[in-house]
Amino acid sequence: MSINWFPGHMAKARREIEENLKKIDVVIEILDARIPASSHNPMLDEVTKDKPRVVILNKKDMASESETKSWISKFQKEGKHPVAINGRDNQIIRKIEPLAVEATREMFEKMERKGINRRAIRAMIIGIPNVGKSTVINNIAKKKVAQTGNTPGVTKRQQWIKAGTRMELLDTPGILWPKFEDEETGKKLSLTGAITDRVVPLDEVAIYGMNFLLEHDRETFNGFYNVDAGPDSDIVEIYESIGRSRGLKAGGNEINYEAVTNRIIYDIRNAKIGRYTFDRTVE
Ligand SMILES: Nc1nc2c(ncn2[C@@H]2O[C@H](COP(=O)(O)OP(=O)(O)OP(=O)(O)O)[C@@H](O)[C@H]2O)c(=O)[nH]1
Repeated sequence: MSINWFPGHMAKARREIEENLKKIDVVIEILDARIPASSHNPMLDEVTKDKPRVVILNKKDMASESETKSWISKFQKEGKHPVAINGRDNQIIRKIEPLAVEATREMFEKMERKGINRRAIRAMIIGIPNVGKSTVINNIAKKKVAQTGNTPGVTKRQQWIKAGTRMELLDTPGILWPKFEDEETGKKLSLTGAITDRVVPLDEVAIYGMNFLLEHDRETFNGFYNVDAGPDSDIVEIYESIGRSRGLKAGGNEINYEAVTNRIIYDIRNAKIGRYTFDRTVE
């Protein structure tokens, strides 16, 4: 389900997150491991201020392993308690809980010094659409609780889910809007499926993805589509080669360019060609 993020929606989503922040000790921000920068909305830093943070790089199975390592060490240096996971894996709570304990240690120690009894760590999952918030919540709860495609503004009675041995998790995630800081960010958000509507023209998204692959992993790209694209190849020529090799014809011998665009986006979005990270730690 797509959400059109108008200023009113954004303000409401922000208010809902601010309201929930009062109930929790730690924010668990979910990012897409393929775009750790582009899937972060800086508004979160503004509203959470010094609240401890665990950062989940989800969909690690679709991202470059070496890039994920670089992102983890960058976030560690920033004191953000990161972990890379596949939200569908078993026992992800065993990876997340120790980080929440670590992130809130100082706060609980302070409370204990004041004579306040230790209680469960309260956490909430926050992220932009499609990063895997519901998958992670359902996986931790071992049942379906969070509706996929939750719409901000739809009030729902919230419940705490027991998460591991020391944590409680709100069953509804905080939904942030995808932030289009620039055109390239928009293309990356579209390429990974964070936005599926045609906010950014799809042919631009496909060409962006294709150029990224040709620059970083040309041989794999050529092998996958059975084409021979070189540094000087013309985009139309590559499109036509892919159209021919995949049989994407419009009728007669004409190439169906739209079908080629859709195919490239589908293949990249679903990591059919390979595992890629589109945001680099050092640009
Ligand atoms: N390959 C892979 N797919 C995942 C992973 N986590 C979630 N997904 C898939 O990504 C898609 C989006 O996951 P959701 O859990 O619906 O994401 P969400 O953040 O709740 O999305 P919204 O409801 O739109 O806000 C689903 O098709 C999931 O099955 C992962 O770690 N790896």
